[in-house]
Amino acid sequence: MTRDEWAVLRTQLEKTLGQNNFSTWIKPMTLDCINDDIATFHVPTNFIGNYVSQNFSDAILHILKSEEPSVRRLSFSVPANVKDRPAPSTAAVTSSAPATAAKPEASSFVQTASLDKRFTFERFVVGKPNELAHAAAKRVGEGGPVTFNPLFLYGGVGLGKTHLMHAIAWDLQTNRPDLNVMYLSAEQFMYRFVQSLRERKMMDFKEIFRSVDVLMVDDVQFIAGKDSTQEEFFHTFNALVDQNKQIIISADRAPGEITGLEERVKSRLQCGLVVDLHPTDYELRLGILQSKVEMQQLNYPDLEVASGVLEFLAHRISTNVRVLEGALTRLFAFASLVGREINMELTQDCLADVLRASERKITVEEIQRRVSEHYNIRMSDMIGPKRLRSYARPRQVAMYLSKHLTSRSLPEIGRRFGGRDHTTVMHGVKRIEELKVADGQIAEDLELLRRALEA
Ligand SMILES: Nc1ncnc2c1ncn2[C@@H]1O[C@H](COP(=O)(O)OP(=O)(O)OP(=O)(O)O)[C@@H](O)[C@H]1O
Repeated sequence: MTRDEWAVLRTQLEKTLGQNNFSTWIKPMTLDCINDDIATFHVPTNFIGNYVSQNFSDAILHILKSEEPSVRRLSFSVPANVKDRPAPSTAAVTSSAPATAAKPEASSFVQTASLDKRFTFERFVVGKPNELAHAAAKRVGEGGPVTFNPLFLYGGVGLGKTHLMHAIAWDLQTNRPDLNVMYLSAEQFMYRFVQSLRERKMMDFKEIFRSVDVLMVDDVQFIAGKDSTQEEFFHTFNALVDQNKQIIISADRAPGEITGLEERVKSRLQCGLVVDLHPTDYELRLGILQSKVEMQQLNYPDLEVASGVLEFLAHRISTNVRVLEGALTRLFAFASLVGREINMELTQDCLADVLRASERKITVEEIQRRVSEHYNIRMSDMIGPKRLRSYARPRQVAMYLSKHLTSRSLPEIGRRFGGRDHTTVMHGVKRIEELKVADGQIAEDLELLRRALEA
């Protein structure tokens, strides 16, 4: 069939579908080719292809078959030279509908090209620091009624935010193949927004983002300080929430702590469930290492890990799981190359730089916990407003240790002590410096606490 013949045929669709539908959806498509039983159309955007595939496949097939009885399936693709292709790392969706159209599996619009196959719930090791985030993510992955919107996941570098987001998308694909799920980073969101502005395709942009059922935006802190992107994000967010569509967001900090984010955006982000991925503890690191060893052994079935090595790594390597994973990969590759077993000696040789670099970093929270335990007060009193000497002194000790054992600035320390001003921290630190000289008990406490924290 030639394109001209298609042009004649499609006028029949105008009658069937009505003028509005025809000019919005059918007119922008061109017939590319018919091969075997598949008719391929070029469409200007993935959104149009998806919409046509979901809504008009039957009508198009019916008309095509009158001239080409062999056609049983339709395929829609955005040609490579079309300018409004999505950002490079996002999926370009070619949505194909079989003759029996309306099957959800065939017409769902799940952007998965940038999803990592390894990032599933099965491969996510759960421990105390991440159990809440995991449970919330699992719930959203079931695809039931929207209960918390947005789900906001935050935590430090390499603690599994992206892993959980991808895992949700994979589960949704299985549990709810009828849903349009879009996963992208905040950077990609901005890229697509700017591109649409430049090419005057904002209508397409809005249509695409407002037609998804589940929107997942990773690393949202990226749009801080980028005013017009934030503005568009805010509108997209509101439009989706109004339609009761699920939104999942990740960031490296809690919404309230992201500077450069407008207040209205912050408050929107806080109105669902905000969950924190805490730094990993020893048990979780060990669990993750054990699970990653099993993965490595698929590639290196002959390599065993001597006892004590994983415990050593879990103890010595920082909370960032990415570093932990990298260390293990290196260990297996090294052992296989030199034909040695993975024991303590090989570990020390092979990972000397990693071990040096990840000398344990002490956090303000850890200091607060230790000091509270030492003086037998509650964490809430350590951080809270009470000025009683029995709380104020331990608080000052914790401030002093935070100043000396972490690289946090005074304002940062103040924020972690219930939002206190940096001058209060400065005063606390000075007071303890004085007492350290004058009061033997304080000097002894400080020494004990320092040793416990550095252990
Ligand atoms: N609990 C876990 N179980 C198994 N693997 C994990 C876990 N947490 C993190 N990882 C792994 O650690 C690596 C880093 O995780 P991920 O990319 O999800 O971190 P992130 O929090 O998104 O980091 P960033 O802040 O850099 O974006 C990934 O390979 C991921 O699979």
